[in-house]
Amino acid sequence: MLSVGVNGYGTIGKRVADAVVAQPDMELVGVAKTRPNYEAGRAVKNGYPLYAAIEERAEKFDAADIDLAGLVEELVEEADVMVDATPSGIGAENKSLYEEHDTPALYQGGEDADLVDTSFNARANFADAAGADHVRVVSCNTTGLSRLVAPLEEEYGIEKVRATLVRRGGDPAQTDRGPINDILPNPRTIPSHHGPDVQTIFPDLAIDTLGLKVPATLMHTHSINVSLNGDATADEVRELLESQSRTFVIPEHLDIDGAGKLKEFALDAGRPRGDLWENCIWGESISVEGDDLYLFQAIHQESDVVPENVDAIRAVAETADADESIETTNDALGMGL
Ligand SMILES: NC(=O)C1=CN([C@@H]2O[C@H](COP(=O)(O)OP(=O)(O)OC[C@H]3O[C@@H](n4cnc5c(N)ncnc54)[C@H](O)[C@@H]3O)[C@@H](O)[C@H]2O)C=CC1
Ligand SMILES: O=C(OP(=O)(O)O)[C@H](O)COP(=O)(O)O
Repeated sequence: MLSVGVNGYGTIGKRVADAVVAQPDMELVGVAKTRPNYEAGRAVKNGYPLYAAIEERAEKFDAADIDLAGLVEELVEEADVMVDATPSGIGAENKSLYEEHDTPALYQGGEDADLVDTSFNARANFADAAGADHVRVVSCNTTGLSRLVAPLEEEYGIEKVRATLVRRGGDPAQTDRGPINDILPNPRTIPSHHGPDVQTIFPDLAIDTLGLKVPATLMHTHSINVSLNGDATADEVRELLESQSRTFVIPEHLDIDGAGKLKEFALDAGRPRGDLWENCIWGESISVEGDDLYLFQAIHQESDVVPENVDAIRAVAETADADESIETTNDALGMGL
């Protein structure tokens, strides 16, 4: 059994913790939090050993009657692999903590690529993380783009990707985010950071990305154009994407017109928290004009990186190859809609 600790128990951390618990070959040795909020209380109710991420704040947990198992240093010492899911920039501050205990660590997409030995997407470059000490699971948007690029590159070759990312302003619980009533080019500079980030996974890929932010919390939406090298029809591309385990081609008859119905669909399917771990690609949008492929996909920012973190744990621990790990993760989570 692989012993896994999670430092930073927010949107991503709590989902990764639950996903680790679901795996047949992993044990969650604990989670670390800075403060005794509703998520900390739930962790304890779930039976997850809770560690204080900041020693000076440990007494706040006592005051809130929330039992602590210890300090984060003890968690790092006990874990075979740590998953750092703290806010952007904090992961970099935590790197020395993991090094002191000689514990390999995964970081999230908010950290810089040069913090780590390799950036990671299970479908595209699992093997690059074998035995690495520091690995970054790329962001939700980069994960969504990488899952699309990998099969297209293998099947046809790609001349260029152009992607416009309509980004949710914040997650549902992020009450301090916006915009509330605006449509923001974000970043205003072009290309956005997403293209270079995809190149941390596909160094030779030609890709330009543009970003916007809108008053929505549910999901991101990507408008994609891929200029392919090989001949393709829309039906062939659709079949290819349907054959991938983490791209869900939304059948037309479901009559799903946006992120709201997608979330409802996930809740009806019994998905935890209404999570959609897969890229959700509108079937009727898949079109080919000459060498150009076009499509729309929705990306559930809170959850698409979760199976990727689980796979990255096995990659650094070298306990499975890509296919074995992806299959185990998918089966344990209940992937498939
Ligand atoms: N929310 C999203 O849509 C996605 C986020 N990411 C990335 O995942 C990382 C985490 O993001 P979220 O889960 O959204 O953030 P979050 O704010 O929901 O959760 C972070 C948690 O870490 C805690 N924390 C803060 N300082 C800490 C410290 N020093 N030690 C331990 N815990 C600490 C916070 O209290 C919070 O519970 C970031 O790098 C972000 O860019 C990646 C993909 C999607
Ligand atoms: O990494 C993300 O988005 P990004 O790839 O658009 O930077 C996550 O959705 C978090 O984005 P945020 O920085 O808007 O919280």
